Amino acid sequence: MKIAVLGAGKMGISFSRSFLKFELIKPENLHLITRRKENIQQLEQQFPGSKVSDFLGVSTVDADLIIVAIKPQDFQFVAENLKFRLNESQMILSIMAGIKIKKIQHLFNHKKVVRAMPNSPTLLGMGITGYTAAKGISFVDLMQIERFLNSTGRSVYLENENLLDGVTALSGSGPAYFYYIVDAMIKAGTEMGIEKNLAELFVKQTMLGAYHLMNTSDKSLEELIKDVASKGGTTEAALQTFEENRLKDSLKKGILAAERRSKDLSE
Ligand SMILES: NC(=O)C1=CN([C@@H]2O[C@H](COP(=O)(O)OP(=O)(O)OC[C@H]3O[C@@H](n4cnc5c(N)ncnc54)[C@H](O)[C@@H]3O)[C@@H](O)[C@H]2O)C=CC1
Ligand SMILES: O=C(O)[C@@H]1CCC=N1
Repeated sequence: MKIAVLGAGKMGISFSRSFLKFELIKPENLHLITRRKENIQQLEQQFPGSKVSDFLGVSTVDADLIIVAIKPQDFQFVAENLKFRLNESQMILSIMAGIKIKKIQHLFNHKKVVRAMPNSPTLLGMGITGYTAAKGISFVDLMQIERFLNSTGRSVYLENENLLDGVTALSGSGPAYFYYIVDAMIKAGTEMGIEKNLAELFVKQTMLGAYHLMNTSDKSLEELIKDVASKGGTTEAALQTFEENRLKDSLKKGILAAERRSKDLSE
């Protein structure tokens, strides 16, 4: 299997690293395509043995799978300025947020398209990816793609492409929501006079411990909250303030805004 990665940014690089780490491909079967010629040398050092080209200078791509890891906003330019030909048997795997399979097929004039939405923990092999495929893609082809996706974490096939907007809003963007909450907690810690590095330790270990408790417990989230919040105690005081400020509603609204943005990106 030969793979080309169009867009050697954060996600393109973490996918490439996973494939190499789990020996799903040999370095010589990886071809990275970057926007700028100036990046070629650095990428060649990062990926010894792999091929690196710049987008406007590449006239042939000898790959079974081409991963499109550019920003959705750059897609139109890329589709209109492709200097290499896609042959019928090549598979396109797009991880661009929002851009629908139909649009990718149309702009690339190519049928074999799989669309996936990973998230940033793919870098550690701890990501989760939702994916779906154009009609007519064989089960064998899909399983091969899933094998690659699984080297970056877990993956879930979705029959309905529209659900990918929700997956984007939930798990694609999700790590950022988590960091946002962690950041607010750390800032509260420093405001209460706890040194920043200590506040970070308290918060990160709390998140880690709470995550494992949630993941191993038979209790519902409501029950787990009740276990912490003593009647008339400190947690109750915090939760009451969150409720008064409609924090849960606000978080939900934000996630639905991300879903809407994903839907808009294809237009
Ligand atoms: N960052 C994240 O957590 C996630 C990102 N995604 C999707 O992955 C895609 C990439 O995102 P990131 O890696 O975060 O962005 P990034 O900005 O780090 O990477 C995009 C790369 O594409 C390159 N590029 C742009 N035009 C190009 C061209 N004509 N030829 C070759 N390369 C070109 C840019 O130079 C950049 O290196 C986006 O479509 C995004 O929606 C999906 C899930 C999670
Ligand atoms: O924010 C974005 O548009 C991309 C998609 C999911 C995570 N990052």
